[in-house]
Amino acid sequence: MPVRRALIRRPGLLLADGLVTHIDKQPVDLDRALSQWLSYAEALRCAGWETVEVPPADDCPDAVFIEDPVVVQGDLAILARSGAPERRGESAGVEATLRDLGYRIARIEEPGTLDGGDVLRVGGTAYVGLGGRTNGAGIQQLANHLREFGIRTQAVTVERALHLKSAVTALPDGTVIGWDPVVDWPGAFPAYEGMPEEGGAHVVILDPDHLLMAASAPQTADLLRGRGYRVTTVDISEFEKLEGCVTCLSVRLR
Ligand SMILES: CN(C)C(=N)NCCC[C@H](N)C(=O)O
Repeated sequence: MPVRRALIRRPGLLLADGLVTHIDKQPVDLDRALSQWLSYAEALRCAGWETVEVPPADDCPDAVFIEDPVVVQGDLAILARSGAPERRGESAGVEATLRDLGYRIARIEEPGTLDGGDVLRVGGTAYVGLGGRTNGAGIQQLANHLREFGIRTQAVTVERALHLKSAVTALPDGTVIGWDPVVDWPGAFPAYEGMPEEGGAHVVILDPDHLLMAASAPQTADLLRGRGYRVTTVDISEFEKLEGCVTCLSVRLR
C-alpha cells in the first residue's frame, strides 16, 4: 500500500489568542489542548497514517488548524491566502515542509483569498465556500489550479459558519453531511443529510469504512456506526472553543 501521510502542526503557546467569529471567546487550557492534539495525532497513526509535523509557527495562534493554509491535490500544493490577514504568516513553514516532500507549489494571489477549510472535495467536484475567508477571486484561482486534475469547482455560499467544512463534510460514499442550522444551501449537494449534532457535521475519512470524529457528537457517531462505519472519536474540546473541528487539525496527503 502506498504511504499515506498527514500534515499536522503542534499548537503553540499563543493558542488561546486564536480567532473566534461565530462563537463567544472562552478560556482555552493549553495543557489539555496539547494532550488532545497528541491523541488526535496518535489516532491518525493508529489508522495507518504517517504524520509529518510542520514546525510550529509560534507567532500565529491559529497555526494548529493546518487545514487552512494549504490545499493539496496530487503532487500540487496550493498555498492559500486567508481572508483573515492574521493567519497569513502560517504559510511559510507549510511551504517549506511540502517542498521538502517534493510537492510543486502554487499560490492564491491577491486579490484572491481562500482558506483550506472552505474546500470540500467530493469525487470530481470541489465545493468551495464563498464567505468570510474565501472570495470569488480565490475560488476562480483555485478552479484554475484544480482543472489539470479534472476537478470541477463549485462555489457554495457560507454565511452561517466560519468555513464550508464547519457546516458540512462528506462520507466515503459521497453523501454530504451537515448540521442543518448552519447549512445555507443543502440543495447545492447531490446528496445531503442532516446530522443530530454540530460536531456530527465533521468527519475525517481514515479509510473507506473508518471515520474520525469529535467526542462531542456521540449520537452521530452511533448513527454512523449503525450504518456500518467504524468510528474513532477524539476529544478536541479546546480546539472547538476556537471554532476548530476534526478536519482542521490535519491535511491528508493522498
Ligand atoms: C473547518 N474549519 C473549521 C477550519 N478549517 N478551521 C478552523 C479555524 C479556526 C480558527 N480559530 C480561525 O478562526 O481561523
